[in-house]
Amino acid sequence: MNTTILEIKNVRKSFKDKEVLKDVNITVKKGSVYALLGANGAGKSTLLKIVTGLLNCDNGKVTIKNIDVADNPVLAQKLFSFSSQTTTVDGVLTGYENLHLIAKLRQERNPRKVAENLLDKFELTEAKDKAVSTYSGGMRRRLDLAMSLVGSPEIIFLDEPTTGLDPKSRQELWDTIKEMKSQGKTILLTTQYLEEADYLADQIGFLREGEIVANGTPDEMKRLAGADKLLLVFNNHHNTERALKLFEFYYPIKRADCEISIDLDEEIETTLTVLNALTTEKIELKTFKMITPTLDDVFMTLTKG
Ligand SMILES: Nc1ncnc2c1ncn2[C@@H]1O[C@H](COP(=O)(O)OP(=O)(O)OP(=O)(O)O)[C@@H](O)[C@H]1O
Repeated sequence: MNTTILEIKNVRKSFKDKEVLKDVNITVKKGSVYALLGANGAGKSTLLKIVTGLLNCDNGKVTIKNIDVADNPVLAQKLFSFSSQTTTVDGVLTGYENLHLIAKLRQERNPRKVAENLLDKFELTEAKDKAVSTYSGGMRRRLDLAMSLVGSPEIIFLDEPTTGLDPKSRQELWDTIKEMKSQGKTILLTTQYLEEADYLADQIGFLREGEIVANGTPDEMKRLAGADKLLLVFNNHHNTERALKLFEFYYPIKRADCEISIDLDEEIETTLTVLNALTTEKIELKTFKMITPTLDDVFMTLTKG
């Protein structure tokens, strides 16, 4: 897993005078899962379009197995598949017909067998003769993933593969992605969910306003987001402001109008100290709870500087 399969070097892209990607550098190792994490509009899809040769960058280059994607698009395209946000499956055709068609287009020697095998692998055999328009969101996404495996690409690009899926379908898709990895595939996916990146990725790159502001393993990213937090909810602004001042020492974060959070490095001790201090100072609390870091917390940590 130490060979580099994908290298994104100094990539910049602007649309008119809006700079969407600012000197992005990413290295992906063969056989690993890389998650590009970022909020709406961070530049994830733009980067994927550049990486897959659908869009030219203004500066920098992308190589897959040392093949320059912009210079040798045909050669590079043989090495990857790209599953974009809008599923590429045809709703009028059945699951089998979709896969068979793609297998024929990608000049598989035995398209029928390829389609049957993939339907089996992605647990779609029962529904194979039904029109895809009758499939659930999760089934469509699974079919989409199955299609991305036709032609045995070495690297698979997935743009927000689980956005819009219910928790059960999301878990199923995660399992499928893990299985693809266990079979030696390299996967680069984009996501807005910290939880998804945590579960699937070996490496995470945090893209904010077109810049990779942090990257590392999921554990490294979580450490960056801080420990679990204590969320304090107050009845009014006055009490919120008093608490902010009282707990200055803990660097509290104001999360909403009457809500603040405090990092819990020494979980029980800090919680008791904070609650005792609120009682002593007669600052009335509406409620409190423990929360684990979210994507928002990573953002806040990163923007705190
Ligand atoms: N063709 C285009 N012309 C002008 N601006 C564009 C174009 N494509 C994207 N943008 C802008 O670039 C920025 C990044 O968009 P992009 O779709 O890459 O973000 P994203 O991280 O994929 O977001 P999302 O999760 O919403 O898909 C946005 O501000 C978007 O409006």
